[in-house]
Order: sequence, then C-alpha cells, then structure tokens
Amino acid sequence: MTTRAGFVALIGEPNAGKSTLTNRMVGAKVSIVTHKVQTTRTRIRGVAMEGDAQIVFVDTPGLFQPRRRLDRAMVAAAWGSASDADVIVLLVEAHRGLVEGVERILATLADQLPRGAKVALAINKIDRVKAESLLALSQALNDKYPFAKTFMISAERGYGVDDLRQWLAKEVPEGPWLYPEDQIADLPMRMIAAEMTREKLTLRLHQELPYQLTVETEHWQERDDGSARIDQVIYVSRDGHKGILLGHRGETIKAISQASRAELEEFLGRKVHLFLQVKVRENWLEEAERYNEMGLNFRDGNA
Ligand SMILES: Nc1nc2c(ncn2[C@@H]2O[C@H](COP(=O)(O)OP(=O)(O)OP(=O)(O)O)[C@@H](O)[C@H]2O)c(=O)[nH]1
Repeated sequence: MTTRAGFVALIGEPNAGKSTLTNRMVGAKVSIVTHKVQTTRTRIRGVAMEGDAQIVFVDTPGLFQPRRRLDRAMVAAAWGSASDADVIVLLVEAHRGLVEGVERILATLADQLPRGAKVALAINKIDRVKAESLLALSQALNDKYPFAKTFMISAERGYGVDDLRQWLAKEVPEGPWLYPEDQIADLPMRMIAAEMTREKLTLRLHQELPYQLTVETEHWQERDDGSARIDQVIYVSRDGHKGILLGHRGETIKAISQASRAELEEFLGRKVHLFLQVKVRENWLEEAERYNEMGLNFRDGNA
C-alpha cells in the first residue's frame, strides 16, 4: 500500500473557523482535537485519515499577530512551520470578505512564502451569505494571491468539507504515516490533558506568557479506586516567569490547577488528582528531543 502523509497548516484571522473545520475534517475517526494541542513550534489541531493518506492539521500561533513579548525567533519559527507545511489553507470568512486583516495575511503570504508553496483558499461560512456574492469574493482574493485551488465551504454545516479533505489527501506527499495508526487513539490523552492546563494558563495570564511556556504530562497513574493521578510540569523559559505563575502564596497556580482538574474530571468522567510543578527550562524552543516526547517527529518520517 502506498501511504501518504503530510502537514496542513490552517491559517486565517481569529474566528475564521479553524477549529470548527478541523473538527469536521477529523470527524469521529481520529480525534485529538477536543482541545488544541501544543507542541513547541506548532499546535497540532488534529489528525485526519482519508483513504491511505494521513493529514496532520497544524496551526501557527503568533504568525499574524505578533505580541509584544514575541521575539523574532518565535515569529521566524512560526513562519518556518507554515512554510514547512506541505499545504497551507487560508480560511476567509465569506460574510466579512476582503477585510484589512485578510489583506495583511495575503501580503505576508506573497512576501514570505517560497515560490511554489501550495496554498489553497477556503471561503468559509458560506451559509451566511447569498451565493451570488461568492464569485466576486473568490475573484478578488485570487487576484491578490495565486491560490492553487479555491473551496467554498461551511465548516459548521459540513458543506464542501469532504471535497477539501479529499483534495488535501492527494496533495500531501507519498511517505509513511507520521502517527502509527494504533497510536493515534491513545497518544492524545496526555497531550489533551496538558493542553487543558495550558488553556487555563492562557485564560489566567491574559495571553501574556503562554507562547513562552509549555506543559507536559509526565506521569499518569490509574488508581485502584478508579481515580487518576496526573503529574504535569509547566516549563517556563525564564526564572521571572515562575513567580508570576505561582502568584502570591501560590494562589495563581492553585486556581489554574483547580480549573484544569475540574475540566479533566468532566472529560474523563472520574476523579482526578492533578499535581502541577513549575520548572525553568531555557531554550526549550530549540530542544529537538521535545518533538519526540510529544509523539511527533518532524520531517524524519519514522514516528
Ligand atoms: N455560520 C457559520 N459559523 C461558523 C462556521 N464555521 C465556524 N463558525 C463559527 O465561527 C466561530 C469561530 O469558529 P472557530 O472554529 O472557533 O474559529 P477559529 O478560527 O478556530 O478561532 P481561533 O482559533 O480562536 O482563531 C464559532 O462560533 C463557529 O461556530 C460556518 O461555516 N458557518
């Protein structure tokens, strides 16, 4: 059997429908997308199977809205992962059209991506507009950037999504699957748990720190009484961040822990004992072995 596998980067303005689309694409078959899963460089949104092809959906945090604290290396890394992707899909909201944010993305694409990069356009939320307006929008967008293909979709209702997935399956290169099929099912639980904590950190810290920290689930123990003990480490890149995370008398980390535990319990349907630890790890961004720990081997094809 000839297998195919590759990365598809979903880009677009906030709210364009990236999560909704991933959920649709991934469907019931393979779902690691309950929460966005973070790796050091990219977030894996989900893995979809289509015939013999495995499509790994990623996104690129910080790409189009560099935050104050975001350093150059991070932006470069974000672009790296977009242009590393085998295919890029730009999501544009049909009812908003060619707004300034979209213009900016198109200009950046033209400017930064290597020639020949495969970029598809997906005009999303077509359920919100009259069909007549779509042709003009598609034309206007294609005038600005030479998209490889244009899809009209409604991620929410599922229109056009199968076509897009089938096209992507043909566009990713031949090669071994990035996730062994039998691992897809259980790999995600630890990652999902880590992402839940990361989400709470984001909420609590007002999006200030999160791009500079990572959460890992180190131990997961099933207990006889039916509960689970989960140990996680939050890695920060600077000593100063540790204090912010812990908060006065540890209040911040405690609140985060409680919120994450509550969500984990709901998700797992049983009692959870969650233990969080904060550690400083400089340059975690560069640490290649982290990819492996996250269950992902970038580019070497033997995950
Ligand atoms: N009407 C309509 N609404 C949609 C469609 N797709 C997504 N939405 C809605 O748009 C909103 C944003 O969707 P998300 O999937 O969260 O968008 P996102 O791009 O992942 O957002 P961020 O990751 O936060 O940038 C949600 O309320 C969705 O229900 C669609 O096809 N039609």
